[in-house]
Amino acid sequence: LALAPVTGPASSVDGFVRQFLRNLNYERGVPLSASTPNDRYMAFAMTVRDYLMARWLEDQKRQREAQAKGVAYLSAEYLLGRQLDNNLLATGLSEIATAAMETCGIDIDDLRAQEVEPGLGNGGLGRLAACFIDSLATLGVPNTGYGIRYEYGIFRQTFEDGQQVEQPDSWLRLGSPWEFPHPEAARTISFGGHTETYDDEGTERSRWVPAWNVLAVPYNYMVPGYLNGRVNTLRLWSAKATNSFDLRVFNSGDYEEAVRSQTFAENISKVLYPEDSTPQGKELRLQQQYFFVAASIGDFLASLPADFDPANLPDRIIFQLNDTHPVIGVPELMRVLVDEKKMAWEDAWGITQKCFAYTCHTLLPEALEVWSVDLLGRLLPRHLEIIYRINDEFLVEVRERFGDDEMRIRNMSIISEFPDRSVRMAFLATVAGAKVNGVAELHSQLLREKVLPDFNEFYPGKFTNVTNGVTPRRFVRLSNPGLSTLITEAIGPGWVTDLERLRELETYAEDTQFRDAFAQVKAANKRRLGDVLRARDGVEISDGHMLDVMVKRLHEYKRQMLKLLHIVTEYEGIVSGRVAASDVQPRTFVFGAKAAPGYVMAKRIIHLINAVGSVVNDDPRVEGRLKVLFPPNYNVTLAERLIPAADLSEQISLAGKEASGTGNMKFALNGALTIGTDDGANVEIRELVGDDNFFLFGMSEPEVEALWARGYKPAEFYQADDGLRRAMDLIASGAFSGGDKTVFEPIVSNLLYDDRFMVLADYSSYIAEQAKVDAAYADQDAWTRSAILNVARCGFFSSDRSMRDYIERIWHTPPVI
Ligand SMILES: CCc1ccc([C@H](C)CC(=O)N[C@@H]2O[C@H](CO)[C@@H](O)[C@H](O)[C@H]2O)cc1
Repeated sequence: LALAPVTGPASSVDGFVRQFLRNLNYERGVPLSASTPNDRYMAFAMTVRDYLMARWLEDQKRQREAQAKGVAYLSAEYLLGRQLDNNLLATGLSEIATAAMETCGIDIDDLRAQEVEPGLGNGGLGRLAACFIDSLATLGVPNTGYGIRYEYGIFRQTFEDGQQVEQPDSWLRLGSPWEFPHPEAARTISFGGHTETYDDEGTERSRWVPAWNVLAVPYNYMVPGYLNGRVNTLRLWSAKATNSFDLRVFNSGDYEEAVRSQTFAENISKVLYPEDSTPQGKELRLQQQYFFVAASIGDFLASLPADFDPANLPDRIIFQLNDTHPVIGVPELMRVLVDEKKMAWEDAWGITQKCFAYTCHTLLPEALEVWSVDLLGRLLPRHLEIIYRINDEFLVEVRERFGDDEMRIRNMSIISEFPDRSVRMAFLATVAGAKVNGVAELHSQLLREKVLPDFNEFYPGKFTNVTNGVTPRRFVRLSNPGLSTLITEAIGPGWVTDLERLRELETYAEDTQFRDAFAQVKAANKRRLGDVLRARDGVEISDGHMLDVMVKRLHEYKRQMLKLLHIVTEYEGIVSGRVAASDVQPRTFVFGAKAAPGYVMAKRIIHLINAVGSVVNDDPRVEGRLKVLFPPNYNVTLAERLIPAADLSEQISLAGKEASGTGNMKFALNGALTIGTDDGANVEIRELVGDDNFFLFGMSEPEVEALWARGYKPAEFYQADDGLRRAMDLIASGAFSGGDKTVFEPIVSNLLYDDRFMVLADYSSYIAEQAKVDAAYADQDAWTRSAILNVARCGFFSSDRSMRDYIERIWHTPPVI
């Protein structure tokens, strides 16, 4: 029976209205007159979905039939942001939808305000995953993003007396219109138990006898390409108990026991771990990692034809490991191929090494995950056996190549003996991965030379680089409509999918009219941000202020403390009378930052930023000159409003610590100038925009290493710099804590006697460069010209380009036409 292909509703105002009312009545079960804001939002979202559905079904069918090689992106985090506008943009129906809602007497902004963003990530890594799947859909590359459908995402941050308080993020409370549950495709995931060997017609084989199981239920989310009719899938797994309810126990009256297995099982996908650089080594975290990876690998293998020969797996799929979090997938694939598909170990290993690739996102040794063999052996006994064998065979090869160099053997072994016997997941990923890449040129160089030098020597050609990127759809086209219109009027609309076309704007930087229009857009974006912050947090943005913005996770290596010392220096200069307030360029300093709940120093720094802010904001001596804003709960939605309004982008990490950064790219593409160190992707931004259009300061990575090597004494810098000493002393004096010297003493003494990230060493260079920023900002026209050149020269930082690099250097998965 040839069924007619699914066609979407009519792409007309009428068609949209009809579909909307149909969803309101039939899906929400209410008439417009009795509908709630959430009813209207859900019905609207469903209508947008309906316009994408036909493409989704068509694309899935196309990908199934094409049997082309695809990418399975394995990530424990996806920081998606709100979906409504992005999906609407992809349909090209924004105008029709707006008009349709008007005819229903509905303001589309009210609908937008209803959407809760899925905060299924911590920061850079999670947002990068979201940008990457957007680009893969827009490039038409067959891809499934696999991850976890956390019931609670990244915590909601509130401030009480300036201190961070975490609130649970119940983002699913009102349901999500963008997800499609598929309980029929649930997979059973096992844990615990033991292994045993058995004779299989003369071949000794091993098998896993697990102790308990959970169900992994997939939820599909659309990932629409931009105006190309393509829709890929994001498949997030939710944990459910195999037998959710034990009636027998219930009838025995032990009600809690009856549902214990249910709660236990569902804990697995209950909440996102809010750490973004220091793993806590918690068992539940390993359960989460194995849960989604085993479900994803099983799901993909099940999608292949029954007679598919696993030897051809590398021609059909590449599993991209988004950091080490999914690397347990390596022994999992080996287990499936050897234990279940009864493949010979060597053949299975050959396949596995072609099917995985690993992206490292950090340089901090403490962020590299290690799992104790005790925990691994208890939770995943068969996988530990497989890891041991992978390591044994690897070390045989190392010995063959380097002889009995015990030190090197110990340094390269996947199993580390100290402090306790554990598995170094980054080493496992490097041994198993076909390719290993860093996320910016400097990062990849440091990976090769400092973090994994032995492996770089042992595996020539395995290490490569793919510099990060951001999607221009969300972070320019959607979040900065004013700038988008200006660009499109100047060079046409092609830039949205071909960002290097921005280069054509270079000539417009010399055009005074264009410069004026550009400056108007920035001013309008500031006013829009002002409206948002007034409604959201009851704070005002002052006109004529330079917006100096630092938004990223709170971490000592990112050096929010250096930014704070600049503010305190400016403040101290005025209140001490040494600097005339009238000589100070009016600035509003905006912070956005969440701290991992267990990261005490980070939370103290948040407290200090708010304490300094409330003193500065209430001090009439600096009124109109200095202002500090710290809107709570920085997330993707706030970023979309903040970044287009910014004048100055703070990228001030200690050189050699920030793997790449992606906020730096978003700011430059939205016409903010960067003050930054030569760290991560700042180096490539500066190379492209030119030294005249970038405020560089501080030590380079080799200079940091050299200072560290000769012994860094932060107190010497305190002694040597009057401005630094006065700023530190003001903090130590209790000036920002009602005279109480104890509150922020730990911060001051840490800087004076430890200062691992050399805040004091880079202070004077930073302050000097900030003075240049003030001078530059005084010439608004020159500043605007420089801002236009930043936009024009940063097309390289599109995640579309990043994806093309992954395809060319790592995946070899051409788009399916
Ligand atoms: C707790 C374990 C853990 C450890 C590391 C991580 C992430 C790798 C941290 C992270 O987000 N890294 C950031 O990744 C971005 C995308 O590549 C880079 O741009 C940032 O420089 C890097 O800090 C999350 C959780």
